[in-house]
Parts: sequence; structure tokens; C-alpha cells
Amino acid sequence: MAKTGKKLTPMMERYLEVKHQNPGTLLLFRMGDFYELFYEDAEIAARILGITLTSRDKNSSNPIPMAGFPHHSLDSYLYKLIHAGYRAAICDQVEDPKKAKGMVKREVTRVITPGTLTDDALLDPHENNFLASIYFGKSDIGLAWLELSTGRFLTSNTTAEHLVDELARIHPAECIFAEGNTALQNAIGHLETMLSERPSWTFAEEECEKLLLTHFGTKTLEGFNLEQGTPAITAAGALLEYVQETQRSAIPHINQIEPYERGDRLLIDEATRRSLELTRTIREGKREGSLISVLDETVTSMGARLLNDWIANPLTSLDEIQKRHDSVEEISQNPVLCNDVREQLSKTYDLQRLTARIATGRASARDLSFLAQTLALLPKLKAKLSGRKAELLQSLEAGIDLCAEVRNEIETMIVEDPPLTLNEGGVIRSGFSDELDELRSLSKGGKEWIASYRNEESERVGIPHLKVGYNKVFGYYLEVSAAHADKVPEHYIRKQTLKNQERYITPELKEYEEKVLKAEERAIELEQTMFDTLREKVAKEATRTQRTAEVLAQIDVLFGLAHLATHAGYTRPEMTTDPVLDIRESRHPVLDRLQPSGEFVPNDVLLGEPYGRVQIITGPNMAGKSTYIRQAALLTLMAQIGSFIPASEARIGIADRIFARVGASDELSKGQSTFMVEMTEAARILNSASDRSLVILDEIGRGTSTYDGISLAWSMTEFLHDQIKARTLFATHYHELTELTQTLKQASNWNVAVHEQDGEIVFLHKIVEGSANKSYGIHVARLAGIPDQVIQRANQILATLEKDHFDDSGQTTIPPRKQKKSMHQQLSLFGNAPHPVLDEIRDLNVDEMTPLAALEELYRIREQLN
Ligand SMILES: Nc1ncnc2c1ncn2[C@@H]1O[C@H](COP(=O)(O)OP(=O)(O)OP(=O)(O)O)[C@@H](O)[C@H]1O
Repeated sequence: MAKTGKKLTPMMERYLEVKHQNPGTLLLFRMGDFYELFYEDAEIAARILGITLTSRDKNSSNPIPMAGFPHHSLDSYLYKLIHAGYRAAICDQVEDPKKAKGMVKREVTRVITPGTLTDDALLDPHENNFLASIYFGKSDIGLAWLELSTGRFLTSNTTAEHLVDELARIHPAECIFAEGNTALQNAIGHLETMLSERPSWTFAEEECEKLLLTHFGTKTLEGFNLEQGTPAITAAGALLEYVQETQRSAIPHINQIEPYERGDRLLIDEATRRSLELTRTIREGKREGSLISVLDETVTSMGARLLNDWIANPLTSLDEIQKRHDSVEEISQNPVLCNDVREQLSKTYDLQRLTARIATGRASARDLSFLAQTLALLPKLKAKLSGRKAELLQSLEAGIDLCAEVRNEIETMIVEDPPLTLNEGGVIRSGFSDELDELRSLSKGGKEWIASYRNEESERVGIPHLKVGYNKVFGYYLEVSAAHADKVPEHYIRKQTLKNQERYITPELKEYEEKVLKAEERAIELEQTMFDTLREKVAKEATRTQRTAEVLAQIDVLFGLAHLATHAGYTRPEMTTDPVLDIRESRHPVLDRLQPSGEFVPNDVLLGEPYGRVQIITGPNMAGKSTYIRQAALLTLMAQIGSFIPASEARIGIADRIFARVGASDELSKGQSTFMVEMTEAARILNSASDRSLVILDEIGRGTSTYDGISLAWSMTEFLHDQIKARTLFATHYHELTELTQTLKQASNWNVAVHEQDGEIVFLHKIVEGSANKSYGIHVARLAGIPDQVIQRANQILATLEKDHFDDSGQTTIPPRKQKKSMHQQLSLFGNAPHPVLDEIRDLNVDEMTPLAALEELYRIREQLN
């Protein structure tokens, strides 16, 4: 920051001092009714907010760049600055205890960063706004994340391998970590999250633990099921320190911390999340066109945020999934119930964020009134849910805490539609407090007296149109037009002369004014005290209202899914632990929504027993291969979230992981080549998939030479088939790969049918068994307008290439795979001819045999060979 050569004013000296204490943060300096920014901050603000860049000390040789806006616009301008990726410190005028009353100094009252937003005006109601903290322990990595606007605080230990996936799942707005960790910055720099370095001491293990214990007022963290001394605790402590540092006010709503259990959730890595467009589209990064835009039929923001969570964490427990399906089924069979409950829910306010505001003392009278109005809806909602058969619905009904006394307290004290601020008065109902009523009547009586005094005076002194006015400088006054100034009695005291009027006060007026103003002032003071007491009382019940809010969110999501199932014609999938996918007449949830009704061509997805677990899908460009394989993954995921799916019937084997590698994306921004990223992701699939996983691959290997690509795709498919045994859908343009089915027992060929008529191709979008007999790539190129000469030459080259890849009988010239080494030796022993003993060995379920049983089997087989 350039400092001017000449002496600065004390105010600017203070600005620079505060700025120095808050590096890398835009400083919003309160100046009267304005917030002002200086130097580089002013230039940034002018660019982002579109406000005028002016300068302080315009006439000096070194004017200071300056920009500002009225204080009442703070929220909207802050919103823009934070969403543009900046941190901001609010430097307000506060009373200086060292100086005389009324003397102020400027202090930072709050630092606002993307991860520490709490005001509704700055937050997206439908999205969680997490702040995450990462700590590298000796072996594990500690991760903690917090939603400051609701107080939800989670923590877990993870590994370097899973860190990026975990962060992609949490999708934090901001991440804090110890300064100087450039490796981490490189690894997560591509995620849409602000990276905030913190001093290393804020991650000191012992201090972090102590901070948590002090905050929660406990001696150990066992009550929260947290293991002390783990990196997760350090990450959580450092996070809390950051929140205290930025908020600079109490945070009692953060009253518990949960360990995050990853075990019973379906794991989805970052590449898969992106490829499947779960919450954002790949190309435009928009919510519209993603899976969540179809699934989200919630009517509350609490429900919308929970649905985000459900999509990030699909279930893997058969029992839990079925409980959600039971609920969705029961609700969708009762459309009247569904509509009634959704209508009630739509009238509720955001109970989670309201509760947090109440707990932190930020709630207005309106907030309390909103809480009471929301609680008032609960009895009807609870009654609607009573007597339901589904176990989950029963437990949700039981979980609704009516908080009747809380509601009653608010309703008896606060008027139905309270004013925005307490200064206006009139927040507390009349009849609630005798003292307040008396003060109000005194004030009202005084005002009435002043009105009648005006009439009497007007008659007495003979001045028509005598007016009574009020201003802050000299209180109530009488206003006389200049034409009647000569009639003004002597005891009137002149206070002001305007162009056509004169203003006077009188002793009687002052006497009543005192009464009115005193009463008014005392009434407002009393209202404030009474309101604070009520707010503290309600804050004590925050845990109850917060729990009810969570229940409402779940009800909203389940009823939303049921509503969707009914309106979009979805069916309940039968769930199983067998690794199978048998989905009939299924549709892609997003395309089905976007295309005009009936235009989407439904397809069967048949994978696992008895159809074989690997499908190789060929077909021309634009035929629908990617759509089909994504559809299979999306429907599995939807089913595991608890949703019904767009299909006529389905049997879905629960997946432990879903892997999708579909299409190239923004890899270049990560500084890696497309092919390198493709291979890194493929390596990860081959290293972490299991026989319970679902793998979908789209054109793997196309980022390198055709030969390298085919070879890699070929051997990967063999590996997935033989070693991992995962259900796999592989869409490819390499027709050579269709030959794989000759050697892989569990693999089958499918293609997307096209109809060729008079040289024209009609896309049928129908998946049929068998391989595509033609690529049609050149055909599609011709349709796209490639010159005839080029097309003819391409056909010529194609014919030559095809000849090189296949022998005279049409068989591929690629040699058959060798399985495990021992098998290879036996194969050479027996030659390639089929042998019953080989088949027997192949069918042995070695994984499930005891060593003794295996030995016995070996003796028996040797007997056969003798
Ligand atoms: N089952 C279907 N019913 C109707 N339209 C479909 C269907 N499947 C795909 N489409 C349409 O075809 C378009 C292309 O589909 P998709 O991207 O899946 O083709 P592809 O075979 O993977 O093509 P490429 O090989 O060029 O990547 C889709 O955007 C969609 O509009």
C-alpha cells in the first residue's frame, strides 16, 4: 500500500494501523453514515461494486484513492465482495471506554469471509455454507467442517488419498490450513473454495484440544464420541479459533460436535461427482441441468440443504434405504396427505438459521415472531403424520417437539407483526405489562394534550392554522406563519425563523413534552429489557428447536421425493445386496425432464447375474452411449438416496462405490494433460473399486495414440472383469474391444441401434445386444459437412486399418490375455484346448474355502489327472 509522503490525518493513521493488523482483507471503514475504502481496497471495490472511485485530499499532490457507499447498503455490497472471493473487515465506531462518554474510536467488529457468513442476506438459503479446516497429523489428516449459520459442526480423520474427495463432498466455501503448505494448495486449488492460510500456532495440538474443552465446558470430548489426541480434534480446534477470531462475538449455538461416520455411506470421488453432474453441470457449472435440479421438490430451505447432504452421502445399508423407500411409497400413495404436509411446511420459516440467530443474540422481534408462527404449524403437521405405517415416518412424527411453552411465551409477549427495530416501540403486546401500559398511556395522554393545547392556543391568541411540530433539536414547538407573527404573545420563546414561518416553544409545551418523551423513552427501554429476557429464555431451548428443525428438513425431503415420484411417474426399486442391475424401461432423470414428454427412448440396463457384469457399448457418435451409462449410475445413486426412479421396474444391487469417468473436463486448469488426468483417475478406479462397485467408463484411452488407447482400454477391461469383478459399463468407439467378449465370460456386447435408410442414419437411441457392425464415424462426419474428397479418402484409410486389425476369418489379431501366472503355466501345459479339469478349477470359489478344503480339492483333482 502506497503511503503518501505528507503527514496523514489521525483518522487515516488509524485506517493504516487497522489495515496492517488485517492483511489480505478489505477494510470497510465506518465514516458517519458511510462505509469507505481506501488505496487498493478502494480500487477493488470500485471494480467489483461498480461504485465511483474518487480520492481523498483531491487537491494534494498525493491524493488517496477512495470509494464508499451508504451504511444501509452494507449487506448487498458485502454479498458482492464475498462472492467475488474477498474477505472483508468491518471497522465500526464503538464507544471508547478510556475517553469521555460519547467519544468513539474505530475497531474491527467483525471479519467476514466466505466460510463465516451468518446473515441471511449473504447466504444462499438452499445451500450449506461450510467452513472447513485441514490439519496434517503424523499419519492421518484431520478434517473439520462447520455451518456457522446453523451451528452444525462435524469432524473426521481421513487420509491423503481421500482428502480431495472428502472436500469435494463437503463443498466448503472456505478452507483453513497451516501457512506454507503449498502441496495442499496445489492439490485442492482447483476446488471452488477460498483457501485461507492460518498461522501455524493456531494448529497446535494441545491448544486446539483445550480450546474445544473450554468452549463446550467439558473435561473430555468423550461425550461427543470423539477420540482425543487425533488430527480431527486439532482441525476442529483450529476451526473454532478462526471462528472466534472472525466473529468477535459469542457463538453459543455451536453446542456440539459430531464425528462423521463414513462407513455406511456410498463413496463418490470428485471426478465421479463432476462426471455425473450431481449438483452442477460440467460445462456451465450451473445447478439447472444437474441431478439435484430434478430431485429438489423441497418447499423449505432446510429441506433443500438436507437434500444436498443426502446426494453427497447416499446410503449403503439395505435397511436404511428401505426405510426411506417405505416412507416415499406410503406418502406417494396418499396424494392428499402429501399436498397438505407440503403446504404446511411451505409456511414455515428457516428454523435452523432462526434458532442460530436467537442463540447468538442476533434475533430481532420479527425473528421471534417467525419462530412462534413456525411452531404454531407443528401441531397440525404432527397430527397429519400420526398413525403412519412407515417406521421412519413414525420416528419423525415422534421427533417433532411442539415447544408449546416457547411458542406461548412469544405469543403472549410479542405483537403479531412487530416493527423492524425495537427503537420504534410497539413490540410488546399491550396488556402484557402494567408498567409498560402506564408509560404508553402517559405518552399517549401527553400527545393528546399537546394536540388539544394547539387548538386552544390557536383560539386564545387568535392565530388560525397554528401548527405543532417536533424535531430533535428543540423538541415540540408551535409554528406560526410570518403573516401572524405580530399576534405572538410575549411568553412564547422564539427558537427558529424560516422563510415564511417562525417556530416557538412555550413553558407548558415543554412541561408536557418532558412527560411524553420521558414516558416514551422509558417505555422503549422497558420493551428492550423485556425482549432481551424473552430472547435469552428462548435461546435456552435452542437444542430443542434445532432438533425439530432437522426433523422438518427430513420430512420435507421425503415428501419432496414422494411428490416427484408421483408427478414424474417414478417407481420403487427393489433393493438387494446382490451385485446386480436389472432396470427395465429406464430413463435418464435429467434428459427425461428436459425433453418433451415421451421423446426420451427408455432402455433396459441388465448387469450382473445372469447377464454378465461387464458391458461393452458401441455405436456411432450422438447415439446415446454416454446417456445410457450415466443413466445406470444416476439411477443407482438415486435409489440409494431413498428416491424412486424413472423406470417401469428395477432390481438394484447396492453399490459400495460408484466410479464414473465420463468425458474430458477442465483438466488443463489443473496444469495436467487431459490424458494424464484420465489415467490418474483410471488408476484410482483400478486400485480402489471392489466387486460391489459400479464402474462406468466413457471412451477411456482416447487421449493418446489409437494403439496405446486400445491396448490400455483392453487390459483395463480384462482387469476389471477378472480381478476386481465390478459391474462395469464401458462405452467406446474402439470396435476392437467388442472382441473381448470372446475371452471374457462375464462380458457382453451392446450397441445403440441406428437405422440406415437411403444412406441416411436415424438415431433410435435403443440399446440392443450385440456389437455395432459399423462405426459410422465417417458417416457422421459427412453429415456434418466434411468435403466428399476427404470422406472418400477416410473410407480408403479405414479399410486398410481394419484389415490390419483382423485376420482373414474376421477374428482380432490381439493375443488372448494371460490370467494369473499359475494359470498361465497350466494353460501351456494343457495347450489352449478346453479341458474339464481346467473348467473345474475355474469354477472353484477359492476365496470362500478353508486351506484344508482347498488341499482336499487339490488332491481330488490330481486323482482325476492320474
Ligand atoms: N434414450 C434416448 N432418448 C432420446 N434421446 C437421447 C437418448 N439418448 C441420448 N439421446 C440424445 O442424444 C444426444 C447424444 O447422446 P450421447 O451424448 O449419450 O451420445 P454418445 O453416443 O455418447 O455420443 P458420443 O460418442 O459423440 O459421445 C443426447 O444429448 C440426447 O439429446
